Amino acid sequence: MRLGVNIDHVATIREARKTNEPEPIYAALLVQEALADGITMHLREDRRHIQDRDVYQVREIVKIPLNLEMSLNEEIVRIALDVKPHQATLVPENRQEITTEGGLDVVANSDRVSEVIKRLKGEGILVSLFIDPQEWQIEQAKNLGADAIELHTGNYANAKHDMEKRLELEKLIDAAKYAKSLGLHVHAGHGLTYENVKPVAAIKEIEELNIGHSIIAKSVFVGMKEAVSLMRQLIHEARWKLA
Ligand SMILES: CC(=O)[C@@H](O)[C@H](O)COP(=O)(O)O
Ligand SMILES: NCC(=O)COP(=O)(O)O
Repeated sequence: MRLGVNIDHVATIREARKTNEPEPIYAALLVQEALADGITMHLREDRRHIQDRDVYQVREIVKIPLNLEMSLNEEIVRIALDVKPHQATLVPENRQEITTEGGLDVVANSDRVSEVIKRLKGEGILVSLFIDPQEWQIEQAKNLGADAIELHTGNYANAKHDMEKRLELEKLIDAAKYAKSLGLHVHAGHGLTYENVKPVAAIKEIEELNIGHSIIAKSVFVGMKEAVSLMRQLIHEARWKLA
């Protein structure tokens, strides 16, 4: 299983003072040294954390794959076509949101999603769609030509009671199986932490986890390389049981 480390919230600290530290490029190099499999960055339309220059720097300097999270906004699409990340993950964006609140509705936005997928793939960029674990969204993702889906794990992560968490985990398990049966690559992310990651990492159809906020929070106390190593260890332990 691959671990993509989302470094958005390194930039959150920098943007709190609109200054020049901590720099995401430095975090990305430490993440690479810690043997993570990729870097994930979300270039939001409001630039609340990651800035355009951060994306260009990481794409140019870091060797491990860059997964650029992006909305369907034309300005952002054009930047993605210029940066040429290894992968683009299409996500919904609402200005007032604190963080991503749900999956992209690829059924309601089929025409625009199809157009953006064609343009990104035309530049050799792999395309993943960040969607809720719902069969009709998964089926449409396949129909639209996505290479992968990223299952939104927010409902699982935010579940307050064990029964609710179990139900949300079952949805993820079923969704991963269905997506795999359609030939999609299956990723997952949002709200995963050191406490809740293992049951999701144990879903064998899932190839990649994208985790950010929890790793950056841990890194404040133990350092970036240790925070990444601890998460990699938990994922390895969960997958080992599958072997
Ligand atoms: C799509 C997703 O779940 C996250 O990767 C996204 O980046 C969350 O947005 P913030 O990083 O701004 O919280
Ligand atoms: N797509 C999920 C991601 O990149 C990181 O989300 P989070 O761990 O910061 O919630």
